[in-house]
Amino acid sequence: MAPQAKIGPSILNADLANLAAESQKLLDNGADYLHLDVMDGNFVPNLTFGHPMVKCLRNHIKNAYFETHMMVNSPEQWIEPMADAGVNLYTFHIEPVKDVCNVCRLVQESGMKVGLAIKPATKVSVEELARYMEVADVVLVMTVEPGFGGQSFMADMMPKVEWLRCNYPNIDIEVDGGVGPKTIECCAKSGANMIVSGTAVVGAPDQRQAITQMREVVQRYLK
Ligand SMILES: O=C(CO)[C@H](O)[C@H](O)COP(=O)(O)O
Ligand SMILES: [Fe+2]
Repeated sequence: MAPQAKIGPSILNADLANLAAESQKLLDNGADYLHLDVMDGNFVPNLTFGHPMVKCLRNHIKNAYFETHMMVNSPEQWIEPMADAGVNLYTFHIEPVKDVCNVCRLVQESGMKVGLAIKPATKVSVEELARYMEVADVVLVMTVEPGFGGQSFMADMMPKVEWLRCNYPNIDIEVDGGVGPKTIECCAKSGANMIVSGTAVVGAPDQRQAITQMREVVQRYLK
């Protein structure tokens, strides 16, 4: 199937004490999925939350599509708990992983889709990433160094997106970090179709307008 434009707000910089309400508001304003940033204080120099919180959120929000962005050193460790918490798409960084195909298999056997992420300073080239394209459902090209929301978008990551889109016209390509109404055109033009946007959407005076505008730009380039 041809890739669809999807906007997935990151709740990283939302009011985490009111996560269910913040998430529901984003969905009511047109979000296609929720992007949940899981950090272990090890792969990245920050800590967020784990599967207990995702499970609580799932109890409040039954139908939304949940992606967990696993910024962790041992993604294999959290597969079962995240599947049990109701996660739909389990996206992990391949940098610390020895056997990427095996982790993909475990994720898919647990009933989740699998996404493969690379950070800007990665040693993994997109050509290397291509080895896993047979098994991956989504590829995430980070456009900031992972760890914190609210950083500036790195336009110099776009050649990776362009290369992937050119070689894999039907794969889901996600971008994450510093993406918002001001940087969406660059992502869309390069071929990204799954757009993570945190600060720019959560803090927008009109969330619906920000989400709709970004989806329209992506749709325009997908045609
Ligand atoms: O993975 C992330 C950080 O590591 C976040 O998803 C990302 O930073 C989204 O937030 P923003 O749009 O504010 O950059
Ligand atoms: Fe993220």
